[in-house]
Amino acid sequence: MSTMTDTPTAEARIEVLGRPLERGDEILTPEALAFLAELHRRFAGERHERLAARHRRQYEIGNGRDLGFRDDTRAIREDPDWRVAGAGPGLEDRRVEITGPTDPKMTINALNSGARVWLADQEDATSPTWENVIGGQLSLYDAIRERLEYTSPEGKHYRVTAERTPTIVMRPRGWHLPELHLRFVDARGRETAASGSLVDFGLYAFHNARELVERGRGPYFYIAKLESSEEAKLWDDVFAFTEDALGLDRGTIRATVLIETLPAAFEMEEILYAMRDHVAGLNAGRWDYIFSIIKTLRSRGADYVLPDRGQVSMTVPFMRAYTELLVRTCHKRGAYAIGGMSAFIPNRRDPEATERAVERVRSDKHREAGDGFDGTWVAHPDLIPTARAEFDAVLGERPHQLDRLREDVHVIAAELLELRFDGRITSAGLRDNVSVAIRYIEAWLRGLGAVAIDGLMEDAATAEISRSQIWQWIHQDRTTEDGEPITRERVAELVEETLASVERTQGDRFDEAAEIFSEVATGDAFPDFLTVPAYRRFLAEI
Ligand SMILES: CC(=O)SCCNC(=O)CCNC(=O)[C@H](O)C(C)(C)COP(=O)(O)OP(=O)(O)OC[C@H]1O[C@@H](n2cnc3c(N)ncnc32)[C@H](O)[C@@H]1OP(=O)(O)O
Ligand SMILES: O=CC(=O)O
Ligand SMILES: [Mg+2]
Repeated sequence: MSTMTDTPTAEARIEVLGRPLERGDEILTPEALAFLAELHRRFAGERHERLAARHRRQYEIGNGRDLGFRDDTRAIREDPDWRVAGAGPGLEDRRVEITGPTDPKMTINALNSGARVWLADQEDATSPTWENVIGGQLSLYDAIRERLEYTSPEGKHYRVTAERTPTIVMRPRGWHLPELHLRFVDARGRETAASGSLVDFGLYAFHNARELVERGRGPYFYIAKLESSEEAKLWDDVFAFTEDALGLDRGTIRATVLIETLPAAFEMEEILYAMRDHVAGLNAGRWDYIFSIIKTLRSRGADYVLPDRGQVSMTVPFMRAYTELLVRTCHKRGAYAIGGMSAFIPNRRDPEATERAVERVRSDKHREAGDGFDGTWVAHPDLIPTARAEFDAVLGERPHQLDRLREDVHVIAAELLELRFDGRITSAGLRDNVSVAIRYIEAWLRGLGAVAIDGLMEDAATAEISRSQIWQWIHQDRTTEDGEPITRERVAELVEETLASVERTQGDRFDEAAEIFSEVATGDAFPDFLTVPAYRRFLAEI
């Protein structure tokens, strides 16, 4: 039934609520905002439907439904004939990809790093402050036009000097995050928060897609935290609309999809199919995958409780089944299989720690290259030679190993879901989870989305593992192997211990971090993502 408020009053639009930022008007131009409004008009409704579908599925899983390969899409899996678009220009050789946030210094360092690809991250490695969202777009805008320069507070000047810079693959936020500094108003005057995904993607594509094509590369994206092939189809529709709207040939946009949720592991082939005209490959996003396992199966009883985070390695059977299936699925369809991130990072001030980190990374990359991956991620420039050497040893001059079909791999659903292995929950693991999560959230609230903590790279995905383990251990009445019951009260003591052990400085955010941590790790309900309440409460000031 039509009412007054249903009556179209104006064109749909995006309103800017965030404060004006230096050079922000170069990104938030009237034309770019109109493009974002059109993206929201066409796709925001389907985004909400997809997020609701996630909740429906989680409700069913919580009530005992088992995940499995889908019956209704069997024909896609059994059709031997279809292939994906594959590499676009500049993506042919992806043996080493460096990842990192998009502030000017990291952008320049990544472009000078010698990696083949730079994952320009507005997602796990970026805290979505308004400054980071718009500042990241500005860094990319300038970098693509070869005019990005930066002087640090210490006076060190940065500019891109590499002869061959990595191909940029930008990673927008996942479907779950709103962008509260922008508001979508539809033609009937109804207001909703903008989508972080559509904002990050839309601004980058609008400003840079044609420029990138003219420079011989293209608008390339990593797509994060997908949970189904329907979500992949939504992205594919966004790509096709964008190509038409910006006058690009169909198929110019290329996506590499992270398989980093448990539900998506059962739909790898369907995801490739849904995006077949745009997809270049899949990536094994191990940290979010572990988080998703805990999240998805958190209430399913003792057999689904993981031990200490540090013991869930890539060689435990269910992680191995996931990566083997990923390589097999990709190569069957002509898609690149890209490996993940070892979290061990070097320390230029500590050669022994560096040596240990390099050894861990070496063995991780050795396994990936041997398994058939076509490339991999590193967190730090000093790890590039190690990763490159492992892939060079297997690939030689070839840009990939798509011909390694891995027909020896046969993964059944039970192998992805069998979580039992010889691991333990320890008091040290419990304490580390509390300490790392609080220290990470504190940095995130100050605008840092990736930090080094105790020799490991921590970002949104690794912090999610720490807090969701604690939630699960409390709710499943676990006791550490040394006899310590894991209760809310014990975790509250560890929060206090952490706050007493960190160096407090004027303006730090530890109190807010402890507050968010306690809510997302010890509350009755399990928030789907810690970043959602943290963002709404602390980063969305207008
Ligand atoms: C689960 C996932 O999604 S993984 C992907 C998301 N996570 C990431 O991308 C994390 C990427 N890595 C990083 O952000 C960083 O390496 C950190 C935060 C872990 C450590 O950074 P730092 O503490 O600055 O390390 P460190 O002091 O050793 O850095 C040495 C130099 O290398 C640079 N550097 C370090 N990592 C990177 C990187 N990933 N990209 C570009 N430059 C980098 C630093 O800027 C620094 O440069 P400078 O000498 O000009 O100051
Ligand atoms: O995004 C990568 C992951 O491991 O999570
Ligand atoms: Mg991730």
